[in-house]
Amino acid sequence: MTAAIEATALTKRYGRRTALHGVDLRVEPGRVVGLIGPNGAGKTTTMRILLDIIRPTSGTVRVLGDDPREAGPRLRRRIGYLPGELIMDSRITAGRLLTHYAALNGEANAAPRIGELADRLGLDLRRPVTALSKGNKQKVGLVQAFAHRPDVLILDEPTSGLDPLVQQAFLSLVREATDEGQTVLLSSHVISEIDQAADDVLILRNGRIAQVSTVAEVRAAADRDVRVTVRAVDAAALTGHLERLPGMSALSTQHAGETVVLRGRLSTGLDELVSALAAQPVLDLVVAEPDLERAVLSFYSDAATEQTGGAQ
Ligand SMILES: Nc1ncnc2c1ncn2[C@@H]1O[C@H](COP(=O)(O)OP(=O)(O)OP(=O)(O)O)[C@@H](O)[C@H]1O
Repeated sequence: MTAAIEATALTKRYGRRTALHGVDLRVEPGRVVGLIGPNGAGKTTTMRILLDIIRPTSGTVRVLGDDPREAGPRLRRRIGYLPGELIMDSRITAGRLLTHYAALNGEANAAPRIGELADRLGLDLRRPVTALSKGNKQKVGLVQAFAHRPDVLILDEPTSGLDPLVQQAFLSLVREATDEGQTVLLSSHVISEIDQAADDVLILRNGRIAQVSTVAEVRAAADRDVRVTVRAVDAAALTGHLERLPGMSALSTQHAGETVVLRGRLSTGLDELVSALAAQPVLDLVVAEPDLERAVLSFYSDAATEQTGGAQ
């Protein structure tokens, strides 16, 4: 099957700074892929190359099987793009601006769809765009990206500046888009958003792909917080067991009257914990949902260390 988005050995240099070092990526049709990574990792650069806003130093890209450098407006109409930095200083109304964009994308009768999207995101189409707040400008950008029902959506930090209710409305737009077979590549620093919206996650760090996996795989590999409550008389034996458990760290004990609460962090599966507990009288056990945020945080802190070390 032709990939919706494909990049091979993509390198981008801005003068002496290398923003992308031979990035390979592939997004299958109908998937929602979250592109995450620290500031300066190369997310916006990657997206701009896919739109042919900037050109790579070397390497190739294909969007819907076409080279964006050659396919021009024909391909551009099949892509919905939300730039990371929106510049909207026009005095015309949001409604007129959006109708204009839709016409450029080949949609002569886009008003009903624009009206529906604006309603769902809570955008007043009668106001001049220059007078809109940051969040409302972001809504204009989102309506513009979704209005022509493109085959591929490339969204650079789509929920930046949106309030939580509008963020939920955005997530439902993404779900509907994929129900209709559209492909979505979105960058975000809000990991919970990637967790809710994406099928796959692509982690960029210092211009290189650090990890490609499904969101479910990242979550399954994440540490879990564990809390076990036992009677005080049983605590010493159990503490010994848990301390020796492979993958257990940060174990602490807290005495509360007749009971003791043991807390720890588990980096492996639950089998061995369950076996260890089977031999003990346990009053309560809580195993927290694995946390995607914590699983990807190490990529951010390692990148900061590399940057401090002068990595280019
Ligand atoms: N026009 C430019 N001229 C010079 N360097 C640039 C330019 N655009 C980006 N860069 C550099 O390229 C690297 C990648 O930047 P990019 O904007 O792609 O990162 P990002 O992952 O989108 O970051 P953020 O999360 O901060 O938006 C950074 O080091 C940045 O400083």
